[in-house]
Amino acid sequence: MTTFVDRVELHVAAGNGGHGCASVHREKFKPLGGPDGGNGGRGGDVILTVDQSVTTLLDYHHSPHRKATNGKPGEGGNRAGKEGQDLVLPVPDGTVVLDGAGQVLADLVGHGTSYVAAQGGRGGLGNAALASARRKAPGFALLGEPGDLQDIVLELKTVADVALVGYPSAGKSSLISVLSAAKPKIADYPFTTLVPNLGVVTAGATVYTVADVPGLIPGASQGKGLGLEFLRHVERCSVLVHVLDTATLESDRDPLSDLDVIEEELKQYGGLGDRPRIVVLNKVDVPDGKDLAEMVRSDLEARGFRVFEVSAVAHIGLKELSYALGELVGAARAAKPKEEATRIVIRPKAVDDAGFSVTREDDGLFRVRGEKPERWVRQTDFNNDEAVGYLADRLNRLGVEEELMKAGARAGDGVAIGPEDNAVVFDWEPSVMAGAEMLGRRGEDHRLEEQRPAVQRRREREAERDEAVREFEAFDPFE
Ligand SMILES: Nc1nc2c(ncn2[C@@H]2O[C@H](COP(=O)(O)OP(=O)(O)OP(=O)(O)O)[C@@H](O)[C@H]2O)c(=O)[nH]1
Ligand SMILES: [Mg+2]
Repeated sequence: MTTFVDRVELHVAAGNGGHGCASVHREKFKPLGGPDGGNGGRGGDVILTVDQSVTTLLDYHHSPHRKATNGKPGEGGNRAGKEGQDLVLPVPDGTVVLDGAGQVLADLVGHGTSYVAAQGGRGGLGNAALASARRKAPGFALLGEPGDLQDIVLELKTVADVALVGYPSAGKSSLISVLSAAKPKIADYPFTTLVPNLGVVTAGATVYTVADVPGLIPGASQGKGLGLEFLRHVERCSVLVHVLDTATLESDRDPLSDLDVIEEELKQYGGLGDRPRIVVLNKVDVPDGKDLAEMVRSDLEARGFRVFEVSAVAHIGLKELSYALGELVGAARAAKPKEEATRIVIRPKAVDDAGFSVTREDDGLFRVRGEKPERWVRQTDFNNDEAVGYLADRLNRLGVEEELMKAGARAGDGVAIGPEDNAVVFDWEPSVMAGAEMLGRRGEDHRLEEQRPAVQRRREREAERDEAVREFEAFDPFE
C-alpha cells in the first residue's frame, strides 16, 4: 500500500508564447516582396484532469515542479510557429485545488473534469499580421508572452466506497490489511493511523475501496483528537462500518456505548445520516471478546444493524463481511445518479481587459495599470524603434495619452506601465497631442473633455474633416 499523501504543493509553469517573426519576402527579380514573418505559437497550458485510475497525489509529492512546453517562434514565408504542448496532469477523483492563501479554486469531481491551472502565453504576431495600409512593411514583430506561473495546493479527500469508523485501536487498520492488500501501520497505541489508508477489496465481481482513517474519540466533531481530519475524509464514502472493539481493556467502555459515542459524533458533524451502516464486532479471537460479542449482538440487531463478528488477527468472518460490503456498495452505486459533471473544463476567471487606469504616485511618477497596456508592453521588443513606435500608437488609440494628459502629465514626466515590481518606465513624449492639435476644435481643449466612445470620436473627426473640405472648396481668394 502506498502511503496516503493527501496534500501537496505544486508549482506549475505554462509554456511561453513563441516570438513573432519579422521577415521580408524574397524572390528573384522581385526585390520588394511584402512582409512574410509568421506568428509565434501559443505556449502550452498546464491542465489538471481527473483520472479515475489515479488514486494518490504521490507523484506530485515526489516532483512538484511541472512545466508545459513553449510555443515555437514564427518563421519567414508566413510560417506560424508550432504551438506548445499542453501538459496534462492526472489527478485523483475528488482533488481540491487551492491557491497559496487557501482559497478553493476548483473541486474536481468526475472522470475527465479538468482545470486549467496555468495558461500558456500568447504567441507574438509576425510582421505579416502587423502590416496595414499605413504600415506596409513593418520591420518588427511582437514578442511572445511568458506563460503563467502558479503555486497551487492539491488536497484530496478520500473518495472511498467504505469508511471504517471507530475508537482508536479498535482494529480498523488491521481489518483493512486483511481485507485488502494494503499494508497500513498497525500498533496497539491510539492514533496509529495519522492519515487515511486506502485499500482495494475484491468480493466476487465487485471491486471497491475501503478507507481506514484515524480513530475517533468523544469530542471528535469539535476537533478533539484527529477527529475533524478523519470526518472530512468520511464525507465522500457511501457506506459506513462501525468497528467495535470487543476486547478493550478500558473498564468504562463496551461495544454499545462506543457505538453511541461514535454515532453522536457523526450526528454532530452532520451530513452522514443517509449512509447505510453496519457493525463489525472485532477481536472475537479473544475468548472474552467472543463472549461479549454474543451478549451485545441482539441489542445491536434490535437497533437495526447487521452485525458481523470478526477477527482481523485470526481471519475469522472476513469473507462474509467483504461480500456484505460488496452488496451495499453495489446498491449505493446503482442508486447514485450518474455523474453528469464529467468533462468540465474550468478555466480561471477571465479578467476584464477593457479598462486601464492612470494614477499619479507620490514621487511624481504616473502609473498605468490595465490588462491590455501591460500585455502590449510584454509583447514589445524595446531594442526595435519601430516596435516601440507601434506600442506608442496602440497606447494612444486606447486613450492612454489622453488620460495621462488629464492626470496632469507633461512631456518628460516619468510613466510606468505595469505593477511596481515589474513595470516598464520611460520618459513620456506625447506623440500626437502636440501644438495646435491639442486645442482640437476651436475654443476647446482635449484636456478638459470627458472621454467619448470611439464611434463618437470618429464621427466627430469625420465631421470636422468634412467641414474642412467644405471650407476649402468654398474658399475663393478672389472674392
Ligand atoms: N486479538 C486481536 N487483536 C487485534 C485484532 N485486530 C486488531 N488487533 C490489535 O489491536 C491493536 C490496534 O489495531 P489497529 O489496527 O492499529 O487499530 P486502529 O483502529 O487502526 O487504531 P488507530 O489507528 O489508532 O485508530 C493492534 O495491536 C492490533 O494488533 C483482532 O482481531 N484480534
Ligand atoms: Mg489505524
